[in-house]
Formats: sequence, C-alpha cells, structure tokens
Amino acid sequence: MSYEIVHTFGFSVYLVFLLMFLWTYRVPRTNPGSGWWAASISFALLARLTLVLLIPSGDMKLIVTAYAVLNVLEKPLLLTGLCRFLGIDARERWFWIAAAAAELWLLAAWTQDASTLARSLGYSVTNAGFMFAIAWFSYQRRNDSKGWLHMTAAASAAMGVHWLVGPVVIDFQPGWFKTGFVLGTILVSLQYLSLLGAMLTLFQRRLVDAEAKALDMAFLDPLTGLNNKRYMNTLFDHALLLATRPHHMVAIFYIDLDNFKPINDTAGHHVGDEVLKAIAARIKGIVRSTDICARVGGDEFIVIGTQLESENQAFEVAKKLLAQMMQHVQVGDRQYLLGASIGISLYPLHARDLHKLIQCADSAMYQVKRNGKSGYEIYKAQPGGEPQLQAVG
Ligand SMILES: Nc1nc2c(ncn2[C@@H]2O[C@H](COP(=O)(O)OP(=O)(O)OP(=O)(O)O)[C@@H](O)[C@H]2O)c(=O)[nH]1
Repeated sequence: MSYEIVHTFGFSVYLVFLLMFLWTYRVPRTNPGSGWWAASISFALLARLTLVLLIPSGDMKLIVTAYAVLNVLEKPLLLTGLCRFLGIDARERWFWIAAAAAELWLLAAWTQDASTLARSLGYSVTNAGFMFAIAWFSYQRRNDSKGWLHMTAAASAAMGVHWLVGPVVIDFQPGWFKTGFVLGTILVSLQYLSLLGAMLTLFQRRLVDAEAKALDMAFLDPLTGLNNKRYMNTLFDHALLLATRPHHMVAIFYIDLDNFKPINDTAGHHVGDEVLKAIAARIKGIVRSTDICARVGGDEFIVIGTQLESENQAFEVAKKLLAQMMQHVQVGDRQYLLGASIGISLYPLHARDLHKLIQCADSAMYQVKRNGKSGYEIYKAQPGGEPQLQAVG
C-alpha cells in the first residue's frame, strides 16, 4: 500500500470525524466531549498535513520532530474529552504537564542532535501512557455506550502497545515503518469512530428518555401514575369505539374522597400523597384493563367504565369502588379511614360528550355529599329536562 493511499484514507477519515465532532458540539445537549475531540483530531490532522508538506524538504529530523510535536498535543485533548464524556473528575492539569514534558524531550533531542530512537522514546512513552489511560477509563466507566467504549478501550490499548514497541522495532527494522504507520492510522480511526459512536448512542438514549418523560408528563398524573384529565379525553373517544353494540354503555364514575383534608392537616402533605397513591392503586386494581382511570383534581378521580351492558352493572362497579375506598389506608405504622362520594352518569343515556357526562356525574356526586357522604348515586334528568338525582346507595 502506497503512502498516498494511507494519507488519502487518513485525511478523509480524520476530516469526517472533525466535521462530525464540530457538528455534534453545536447540537444542544450532546456531550461536552465532542468539542475536545474536535480539537484533538484537528491536531492529528495537522500533524499528518505537516508530514506531507515537509516530506519534499527531505529533512527527516525536522519532519519527525514537527510531526511528533503536533501529535503529542492531540493526546491531552483526547483524554480530557473522554474524562468530560464519562464524567470523570480527573486532575487534568497532569495531562498537560505530561504533554509539556514530552515536548521538552523533543526540544532537548533536537538541540542535542539525539539519535532517532532517543528522540522517539520520550514522546512515545508519553503517548503510550495517554493511550493506556484512555483504554483504562473507557473500560472502567461504562454507560449506555458500553459496546462502543469497549472498542475504544481495545483500540487505545493496541495504540499504547504500538507507541511503546513501534520506535524500538523500527530502529531495528526501518522497513516496517510503513506497516506501523498504516496500523496507527487504522487504530486512530477506530478510536475516534468508537468515541463518536459512544457519544451518539448516549445522545440517542437521552432523547429517548426525554421523549418518554415528556409523554409521561403529557399523559400521566405525576403523583399517582393514573391518566391525567387531558389524556382522559382522548381515551374516552377510544372507549366510545368499543361501545358500538346498541346495548353497550359507558359509565362515568366521579369519585371524590371524603375526609381527606384532615389527613393532610394532621399528618402532613406527604402522608396525604401516600394515601392518594394507595387509593389510585386500589382503583386501578379493581377495574377492567379497558377501563380508564384518571386523577382530575386533588382528591378527585374519574373512572370510565367501558363495555357495560346495563345500569346495574354500573352500580356493581360503583359498589366495588366504594367498598375499596371505605377500607383503611396504611401509611407507615398508621391507618387512615376515608370514604368516597361517587356520582355516576351513563353514555349514551345522559349525554353523548364527555364534558356533559362529567357534569352529570359531578352533580350526582355532590348530591351524595349533601346526603351525608360515602355512597353513590346516578344522575337522572327530570322529565322536563331539569336534572333529577336518583339515590341508589
Ligand atoms: N396530599 C395532597 N393533598 C392535595 C393534593 N391536591 C390537593 N390536595 C388537598 O386535598 C384537599 C381536598 O379538599 P377537600 O375535598 O375539601 O377535602 P375533604 O376533607 O375530602 O372534603 P370532603 O370532600 O368534603 O370530604 C385539599 O386540602 C387540598 O389541599 C395533592 O396532590 N396531595
């Protein structure tokens, strides 16, 4: 393989990585590593460019030294990017001290006219140290990008060995230089590829999590995990699709807890929250999976019972709900006794749209409260169109 092919491959791949890291650096909420990696790959690119530009001069001392000086600067940037990416609180100034020591070594070797091996050894050992540190950190700290980070660890460890043994081998076998150069180019490409993959995987995971959270917030009540009022409207339309058979009904149960406020007042809001969660779990536990349960206010819940065939079935459900609400709720080592007032309205008997059905169930619920709480009633319109309530519980 000719040097032209290796350089063309190296330039193209490094340039693509540089552009990708610059691009991801600008995307909000991507990881802070990308900016550092854009800087580090720039130095790798620059080192390679210097190599190509200086080769016509034929001054090997100048070529190798200029290449090494730029190549060393890539490493602390690369490692800093990894630490930022993985959230490692490393003493980053040591990275720069190590890089400065390598640069000094190169300067000393230049002025002392040291042998190629002596010149290479100082910065090769430093570079190898950086590579092993990158391998260790990527192997140790695993996030969602585990697979990619394993690849970083493997490529970096190989790169570390490459830097350690390369100068010695080439000193004995100068003909192997090109093979080592090709190998180095491949390993660096794999390193950056895996870092880019790790970063994009993490970014994707964050997007998926944020989307799931946003959906939860849009559809669910954060305290109880039941549906919220907004989503209940959508679900109601689906419930109507199930009530296609002529005798099918949909029942709205408006549940308002009785005597909830004193729990908040005496035991505290956090205990009140636990009670609400327990009540929500009970409601969810006794209704059908196709039924809709929502929390619509502080201590108010709506259950939409689907695929009911008669008024009596709705009363059965209300009876079960009430029985659950009348049982003690245990929070810590204390028990609390509540109760519930439940108003019922039926689709299509009382109304056809959810808003009116809720109004009917709500007024039936208030009638239960007026009658002394802890019971259920169904809404019944008066013959003249005025609401009339029929007590059933
Ligand atoms: N712990 C807790 N309390 C809440 C929450 N939202 C509203 N509340 C409280 O719930 C209480 C509801 O008031 P009421 O319905 O009048 O209380 P009640 O004692 O059940 O009254 P009756 O329905 O007449 O029996 C209020 O004190 C609200 O501050 C919440 O998310 N958590």
